Amino acid sequence: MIRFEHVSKRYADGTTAVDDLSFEVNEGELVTLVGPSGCGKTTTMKMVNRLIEPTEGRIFLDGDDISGIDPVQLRRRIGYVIQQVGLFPHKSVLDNTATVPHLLGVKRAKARERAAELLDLVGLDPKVFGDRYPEQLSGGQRQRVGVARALAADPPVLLMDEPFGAVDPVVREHLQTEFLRLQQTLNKTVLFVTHDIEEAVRLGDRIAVYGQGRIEQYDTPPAVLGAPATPYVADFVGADRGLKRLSVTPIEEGDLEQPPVVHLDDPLPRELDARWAVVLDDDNNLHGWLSAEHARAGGGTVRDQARRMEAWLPVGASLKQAFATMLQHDAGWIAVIDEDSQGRFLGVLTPARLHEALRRSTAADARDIPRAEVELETVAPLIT
Ligand SMILES: Nc1ncnc2c1ncn2[C@@H]1O[C@H](COP(=O)(O)OP(=O)(O)OP(=O)(O)O)[C@@H](O)[C@H]1O
Repeated sequence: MIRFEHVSKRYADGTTAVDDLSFEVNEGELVTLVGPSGCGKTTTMKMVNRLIEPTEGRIFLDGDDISGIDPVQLRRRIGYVIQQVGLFPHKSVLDNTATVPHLLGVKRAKARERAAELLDLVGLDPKVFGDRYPEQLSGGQRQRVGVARALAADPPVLLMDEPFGAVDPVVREHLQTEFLRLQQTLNKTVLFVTHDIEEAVRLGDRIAVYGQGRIEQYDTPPAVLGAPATPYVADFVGADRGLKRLSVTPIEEGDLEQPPVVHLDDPLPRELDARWAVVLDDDNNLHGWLSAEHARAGGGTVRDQARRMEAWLPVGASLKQAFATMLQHDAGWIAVIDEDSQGRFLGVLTPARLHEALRRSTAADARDIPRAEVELETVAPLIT
């Protein structure tokens, strides 16, 4: 969708802002550009909507060389969100959002109707906020209006330059979550500039890690965190990259252990093969668990002695969520279900399996193979 071919930008004073950049952003992909101040992220972005012209190389949008497209026409295809939102102070929130469609010839009433829908989409009730002026909004609310306005003309591409940079960390995380949710339905092609590696990892389908004017690594968040391409990237992503990886590594079915399973209406087994068993209902959905102790103590059916299971997650949730769930419920394992098939039980994740999943995914990313194909060297226990 967006393709850079050997693009450089040199200023008259000799500064090379961007140096021989080649990369591609696929349709519907959210790519974060991350790196320290002055490394060329903003320059890269502004070359896409021709606010800056490259000195060398070519940029393609949907196959068209953008140097041949009239900048005004080009910008209609590209939404632009910046940190200092740049709302018109004398226009209401609704009119700010409706500006671009109105300029593009949409009738005012229609444009305002669409603007109201968009405000709703970004979490601002148009009835409450529509008639306010920008100065009557909080920083986070202003950013939301900025996003709504950029979406107003329904452009296939969004450029976002530190859009959540000016708000406090709590609001920022909230805006990130909402934007991810929005992106799931909108599927825009997004270039997102940030200097915050946490934000880059959280939002990006892929991350471009910038050194001085160059991309040092362009890969998925788990790959960048698990196998930094250079010492510079390793340093930039931080010494806690193993922990960061937990949040971008999903639980896969192959990570799970299969414990003994009993059904609700089974007679209570006197002996279990383990200290506990998972209890399922007639549809093989998760109900709870049964301890060996309770099984021995009672008579009747499993139903009489089963405990409800609070510590569970859908497959695909992150290993970080799995770890948090274990800690929250003080549980030695969590159940994993398939939400797509009404909660069918798939297996359990233990701390040992979680560690193994993390090691396996790191090795898989480093070797570019599926996680299930990785043969792990066993970690010998310290105490046997
Ligand atoms: N008009 C200009 N003339 C000379 N140098 C410039 C000009 N505009 C930008 N630069 C330089 O180009 C380099 C890249 O700037 P750019 O704004 O792309 O960085 P950035 O990665 O977005 O930084 P930040 O995170 O601080 O916004 C910087 O060294 C900057 O000083």
